[in-house]
Amino acid sequence: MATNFKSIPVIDIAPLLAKWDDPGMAQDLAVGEVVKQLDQACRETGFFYVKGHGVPESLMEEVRSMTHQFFNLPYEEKLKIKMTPAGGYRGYEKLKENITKGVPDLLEAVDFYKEIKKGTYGTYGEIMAGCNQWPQDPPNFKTRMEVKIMRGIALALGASPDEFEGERGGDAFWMVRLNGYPGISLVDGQDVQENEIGCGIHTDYGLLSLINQDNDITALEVKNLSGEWIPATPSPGTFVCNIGDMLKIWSNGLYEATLHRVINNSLKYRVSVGYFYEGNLDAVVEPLGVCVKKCGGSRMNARAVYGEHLINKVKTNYVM
Ligand SMILES: N=C(N)NCCCC[C@H](N)C(=O)O
Ligand SMILES: O=C(O)CCC(=O)C(=O)O
Ligand SMILES: [Fe+2]
Repeated sequence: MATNFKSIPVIDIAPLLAKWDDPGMAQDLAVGEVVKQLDQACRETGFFYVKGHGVPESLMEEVRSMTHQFFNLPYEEKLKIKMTPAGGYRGYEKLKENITKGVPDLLEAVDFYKEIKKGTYGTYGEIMAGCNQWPQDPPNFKTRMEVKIMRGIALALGASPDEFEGERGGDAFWMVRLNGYPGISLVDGQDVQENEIGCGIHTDYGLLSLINQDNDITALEVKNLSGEWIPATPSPGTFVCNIGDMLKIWSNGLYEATLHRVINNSLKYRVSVGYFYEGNLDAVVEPLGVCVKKCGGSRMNARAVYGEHLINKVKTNYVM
């Protein structure tokens, strides 16, 4: 249950990374301390910063800078990797092409998902199948991003109990999204309203999201229980981590998928790169027995198949 948090906690996960494949990890005191902090953050805030994740700030910075370079290209160049439903919703979407609760978002983005073939994962596979469209420019895009994907997933797995492997998340339908938010005065040469929304209020869809954001602009905001917007001020070298809808269900509501939004009120263009660690496309998501027990036997009334949830979202998210 989200609380009236006023700030977002920082968690140093280094002990967890050092011991993640050690059979004795559950007995390790330092790991226990990290797990306690994660549990508290997931319950109270649904958002936290992670440091000690092993990804050098220089690599995080390089990924952001390549993202700036890509969005800085002429529109025609970006259209070469245009997203289409037929291509499995992968590729470039222009400003205001993505919709949140009926309102177009003031952002452009490039979406990548785990690559799957038609004929796998039944009907979900029909809709989400496809190959990612990697930009030609800047060069090395694919290798740079893949390093990040792998590390992001390893990190998220390290932070999750092994219940989320195998048929739940062992074959995760991960997603990577590059987000670009024009600063005020940058949209179509016209002034943008101060409070125009970069990305509308939403929760993320899956297990765990990791956001690598520009260091110089505060734009991501997180809603607490009494409705205040708490800024996720950039903290260099950290990822902002948050819980998605599926983890809320699996945890029987113990962990919160916290509402958030993005408003770029600065003059500068802002980018963020999101690594979304999701469930398997065909994962059936229901409260875990152990979490129901923790809630004194009361079970939240929710059930989902991750692929269905995702497809409902993508089908209503685009004007195309
Ligand atoms: N893949 C993820 N999680 N992206 C989150 C984007 C949320 C905004 C989207 N228009 C929506 O309304 O869901
Ligand atoms: O740009 C950000 O900081 C967050 C973007 C976001 O919430 C998302 O892509 O789901
Ligand atoms: Fe989000």
